[in-house]
Amino acid sequence: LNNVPVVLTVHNLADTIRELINEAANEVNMQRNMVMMENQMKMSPQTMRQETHQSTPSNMMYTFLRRSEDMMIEGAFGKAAEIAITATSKIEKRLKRPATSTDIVPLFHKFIEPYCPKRHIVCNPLEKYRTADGTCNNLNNPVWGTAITPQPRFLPPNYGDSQNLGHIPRILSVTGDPLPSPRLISNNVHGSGVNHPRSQKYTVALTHFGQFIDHDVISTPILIDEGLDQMVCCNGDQPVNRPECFPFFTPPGEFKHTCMEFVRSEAAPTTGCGPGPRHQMNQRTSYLDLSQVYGNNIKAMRELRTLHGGEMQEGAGGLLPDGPPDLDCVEGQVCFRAGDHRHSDAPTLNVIHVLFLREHNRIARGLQKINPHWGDEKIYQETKKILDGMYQHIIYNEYLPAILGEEIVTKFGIRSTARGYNNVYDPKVDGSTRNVFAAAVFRIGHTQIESFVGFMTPDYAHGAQTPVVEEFFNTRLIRGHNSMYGVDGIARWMCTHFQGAPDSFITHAVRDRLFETEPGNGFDLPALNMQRARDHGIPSYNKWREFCGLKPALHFGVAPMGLIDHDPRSAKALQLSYSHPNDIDIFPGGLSEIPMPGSLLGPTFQCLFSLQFLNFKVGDRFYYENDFKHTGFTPGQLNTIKQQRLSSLFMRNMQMSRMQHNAFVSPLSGPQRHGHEMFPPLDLNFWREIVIHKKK
Ligand code: HEM
Ligand SMILES: [Ca+2]
Repeated sequence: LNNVPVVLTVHNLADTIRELINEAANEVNMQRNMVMMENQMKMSPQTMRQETHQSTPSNMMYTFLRRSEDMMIEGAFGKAAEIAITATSKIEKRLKRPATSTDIVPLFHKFIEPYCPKRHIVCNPLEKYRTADGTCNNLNNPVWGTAITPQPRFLPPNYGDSQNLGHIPRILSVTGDPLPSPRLISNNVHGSGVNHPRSQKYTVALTHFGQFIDHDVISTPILIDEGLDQMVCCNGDQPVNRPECFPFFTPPGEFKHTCMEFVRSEAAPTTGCGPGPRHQMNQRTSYLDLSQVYGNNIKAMRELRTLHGGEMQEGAGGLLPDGPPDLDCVEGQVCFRAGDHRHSDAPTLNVIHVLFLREHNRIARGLQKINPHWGDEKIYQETKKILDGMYQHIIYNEYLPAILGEEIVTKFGIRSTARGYNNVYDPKVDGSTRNVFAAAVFRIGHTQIESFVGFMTPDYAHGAQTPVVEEFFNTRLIRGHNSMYGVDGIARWMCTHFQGAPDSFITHAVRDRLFETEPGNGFDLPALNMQRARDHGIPSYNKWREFCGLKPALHFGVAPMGLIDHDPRSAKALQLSYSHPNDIDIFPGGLSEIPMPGSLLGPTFQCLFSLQFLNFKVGDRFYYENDFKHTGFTPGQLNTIKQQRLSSLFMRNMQMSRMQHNAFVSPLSGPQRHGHEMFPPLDLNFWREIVIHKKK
C-alpha cells in the first residue's frame, strides 16, 4: 500500500509541487550558507591563499579538475541542479511516482524557474562561423554541445541511493555488499610493476594528440568547498564524511595514507532545470572546434587574441602566452594560458598546443598577405575555420584509424572521403560528449602514457629523457631546461619514441605516483577513473556490453557465456577483484578486453568510441566535409585541407627538417623520414578574394 501513487486534484498538485520545490531551494540554500559560514570562521584569507598555491598532489588535482569558466555562472548552475534533484526526491517521496511523469514536468519547470539560471540565446541561421561557446550549432536545439551543460547519457544512471537520484554514488555490489576498493582492482588489473611495456608501432604523439582532443570535448569540474574553493576529503587515514566527498581506502603500506582523496563532480541541471537524477557538467564545447586552443566563451576567446591581423597571442619563443603565476602550473613558475586550463598537465601535451597556436598565426599571416583588405575579425574567423577543418581531418583520417583500426573506420563511415564533399550532418543527432565516454571510454589514453619525457637533436640523435612524474604541470622543459628540451626537441622525440603499450597495464608513473611531490603521496589514476564512473552512476561493464549488442559475462571464465573477450590473465584479475560479473566497472572491464584485429581497443570500447566520434561528426553542423553554402568550404579549399596531415603541421611549425608521413607511426618501426618537399603546403590561394574596384 505504501507505493500506491497519491492522487491529487490539478490545483493540489500544483500547490504541492510549488511547496516542495521551495522547500528544496531553502534546504540547499541553508546548507550552502552554513558551510560558507563555517569555512569563513575556520580560515583567514591569507591562510587560504597560501594553502592553495603550494604544489601538493591535491592542489595539482584541483588545478586539473577546477571550475575553469566563470566561477559564479558554474556555481549558479550547480546549485540549480542540486535544487532540482532535491525537489525530485521530495516529489517522488510524497507522490510515490516518478517526477518525470507528464503531468508533473510542466509544473516542475514553472515553479523551479526562479531558481534556474537563464540562457539568452538568439541564433542567426545565416552566421558563417561557429560561436565561441557552441550555442546555435544545432539551430533546433541551440544548447546542444554548449559549454556548461550536462553530459547526456547513452544509458540511464545506476546510483547507490534508493531513489537512484545520485545523492549516493554507485557503491553496492549486486550481492548487496560494498563494491571493492578501486585501488584493489587497479592492483589486480592495471599493475605491471615498475616497467610498463612499450608499443612497437605508435608514438608518444598519438597519446597526447588524444589527450589534446579530450581537452577539446570534455572538462568535468568537481564540487568546491563554499568560500574555500578546495575541498578536503581525507584527514590523514580518515575519510571525511560529507556529501561532496567520495574518498576510498588503499591497502596499508602502498601510500603514505590509506585514504585517497576524491571529490565528487559538480552537478548540472538539464535545460530549464527539469526533474530527474544527478548529471555532471561539461565545461567545454563538445564539438571538435579546438576550444582547447581558442576558449569556450567569447570573453576567453578575445583574451587569447592579439586583435590585430587575426592573430593569437604568442609568448616568447613562439610558446603559449604567459598566464597568471601559480594558477595552472607548479609553484614558482610562470604558467601558460590557453583555451583549456590543463595545457601543462604534461610537456608533451603542451607541445601540441604550441603546434596549433603556431599554425594559426602562420595561416593568419598568409591570409593577411593574400587578402590585405580583410580586417582582424575576418582573418581570425577564416583562420580558425581552416584550422578546425584540418584538425577534424587529422582526427578522422589519422587518429581514429590508429585507435579503432582501418577496418572499422571504413566499415562504419568514420573515415573522411579522400576528396570532395561528404554531407553527413543530421540535425536530429546530439553531438554532445556522453558521460560514459568522458568518465571511462576516452580514458583509454591512460594506458598509452609513457614513463618519460625526452628530446632529440635536429638530426634525431637522442638528447636526454626525464621521468614524467617530475614534469606534471611543470613548464620548465617547454621553456628549455639547462639549454635542453624545448618544444622543438620534445616534438622530434614524441614523433619518434614509442608510447606505452595499449594493454591493460598502466605505467607506475600515473598508477602509483600521479602528481606525487614526495614518496607515497601520489594518486592512482586508473583507480580515480573507476571511482569517477561510480560517482557519475555509470552502469557496469555488462550493461555496456548489452548496449553494444554484445553478450554479457555470466561467469568469470573465458569460455562461452563468460568473459569471452578477455584472455585468461585478465579474466583471473577481474575474478580476483569482484564477487559477481555484474559488478565489473566499465574502465577495467573494457580496457582489459583483447584488442580487435588492427585496433587498440576491444569490442566494447570500440563500439562506444566509434559511436561517440560518429556523433561528433554527424551532430556538428560545421563539420568540415559538409557541403553547406554559408558555412562550408569551396571544393578547392576542401581538397587542399584534405591533403594535410599532422606531420605537415609539425614540419611547418617546429624545427624539423625530416619526418615520417604519419606522425603516429614511429620511424623506428619502419616508415622513412622525408624532407619538406614531400609535404604538400596548404594552398591559401583558394582563399584569395578578388576585389573589383569600380572606376568612378
Ligand atoms: C600524462 C598524461 C595524463 C595525465 C597526467 C592525466 C591525468 C588525468 C586526471 C588527473 C584525470 C582526472 C581523474 C578524475 O576523474 O579524478 C584525467 C581525466 C581524463 N583523462 Fe587523462 N591524463 C593524461 C593523459 C590522458 C590521455 C592521453 C587521454 C586520452 C587519450 C586522457 C583522457 C582523459 C579523459 C577523457 C578524462 C576525463 C576528463 C573529464 O571528464 O574532465 N588522459 N586524466
Ligand atoms: Ca570543443
